[in-house]
Amino acid sequence: MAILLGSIADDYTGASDLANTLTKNGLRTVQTVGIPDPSLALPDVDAVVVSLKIRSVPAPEAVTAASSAERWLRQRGAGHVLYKICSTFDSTDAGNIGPVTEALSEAAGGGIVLVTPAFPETGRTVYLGHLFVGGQPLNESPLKDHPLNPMHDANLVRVLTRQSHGAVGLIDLTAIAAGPDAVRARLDALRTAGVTLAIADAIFERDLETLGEIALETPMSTGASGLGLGLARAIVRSGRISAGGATTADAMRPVGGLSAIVAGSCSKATLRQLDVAERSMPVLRLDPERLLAGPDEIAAAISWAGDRIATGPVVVAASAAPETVSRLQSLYGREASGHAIETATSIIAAELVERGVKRLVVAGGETSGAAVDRLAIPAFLIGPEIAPGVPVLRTVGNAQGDMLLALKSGNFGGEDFFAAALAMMH
Ligand SMILES: Nc1ncnc2c1ncn2[C@@H]1O[C@H](COP(=O)(O)OP(=O)(O)O)[C@@H](O)[C@H]1O
Ligand SMILES: O=C(O)[C@@H](O)C(=O)COP(=O)(O)O
Repeated sequence: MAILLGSIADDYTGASDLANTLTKNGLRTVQTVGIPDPSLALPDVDAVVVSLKIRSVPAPEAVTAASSAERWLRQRGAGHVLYKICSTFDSTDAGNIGPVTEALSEAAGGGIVLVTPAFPETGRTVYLGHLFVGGQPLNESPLKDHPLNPMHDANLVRVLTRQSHGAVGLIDLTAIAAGPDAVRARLDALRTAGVTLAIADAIFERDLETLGEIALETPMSTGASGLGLGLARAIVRSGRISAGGATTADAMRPVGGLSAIVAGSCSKATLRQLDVAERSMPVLRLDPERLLAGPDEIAAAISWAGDRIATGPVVVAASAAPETVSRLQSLYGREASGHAIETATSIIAAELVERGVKRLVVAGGETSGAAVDRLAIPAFLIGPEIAPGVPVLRTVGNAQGDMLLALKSGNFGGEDFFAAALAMMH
């Protein structure tokens, strides 16, 4: 069956967030981890989200991986490809939103690309090109302290200009509120002015419905789950969805086994969720300096978890507050410390699975990518939503047998997220 929508996500939590949104808005969706092996049997779906781990890698590497995924999706019939980025526009002046968007656009024949990270359900809105996270401009939000890509500018036209070759313009809310024809007219004007990337404002879902309709008239777009919602609703309105195929119920057959939570996100929401989890589950706070010093801290964590896990879920967390993160980074470097901690948390996750964990929650985008890669999980079916942007996932074609996972974006979920997730995973 040809797919109606293809997507390439720049991290794995982002992929599950988008897959959740597409599912909720009427598209049967599967999430693959990279380009799947041809032998992997995927269900009949309307949309495929290819998860890549390319948010924080050098731009040429991100472009190569995304371009291969785009070719694979087009071969499967995708008429439109959404490059799924973070709703907080996580990137640096080196990329990777600009370089990947420009490469995918060129592969699709050029033209102007709609770009919007708006995701109103989680409080991400864009007005006059400025991104707000809840009530705060991006540069005043907790994203200013992100361990890998601290965000210091809320003006996305400026942010994207710094990481792109082409000219960046703005489709403002006035045009969007006036409806599709006004947006088409604005796009034509920008095109005539030589603009190739257009940041689009969006505050309400109706803005994203308009943008989804327009984006679908082009070969590709770049955005977060809000644009996914707009595209999914436009596809459903077009009447091209057939009955049958994978459902969220298919993802929910119980898997049994033990359960655990591994956290590497240092986001404000995750730090709070860990504090709350401490009231009801054993939580091990890893010592990041010891993690970087050698394997002893990993071995100690596995032994700690092994002593407790048979009687209930355990939490192992590298997460730390911004001051602690900065101190570690000044000693070891930002990328080196981030990478070493991701490796450590992924080893711990894999060892826990070896010891019988079948239900696993991972907090953090990069952290989830490293853990899922180490577990070599090929793909996921999408189950019900735990919190906006976070579904229950069921593995497809997993060598260790079926597992349930939740990959939580750092900033997503209420303060009782971990208990809420496990309560939905049986
Ligand atoms: N204590 C710590 N000090 C420094 N870096 C850390 C610490 N704990 C985790 N990290 C790193 O911070 C990064 C968090 O990114 P990520 O997992 O994507 O979380 P989020 O979803 O919150 O962005 C990862 O690279 C992780 O390894
Ligand atoms: O769009 C979003 O906010 C999320 O889907 C996402 O990509 C978050 O990234 P992480 O916080 O790094 O998981």
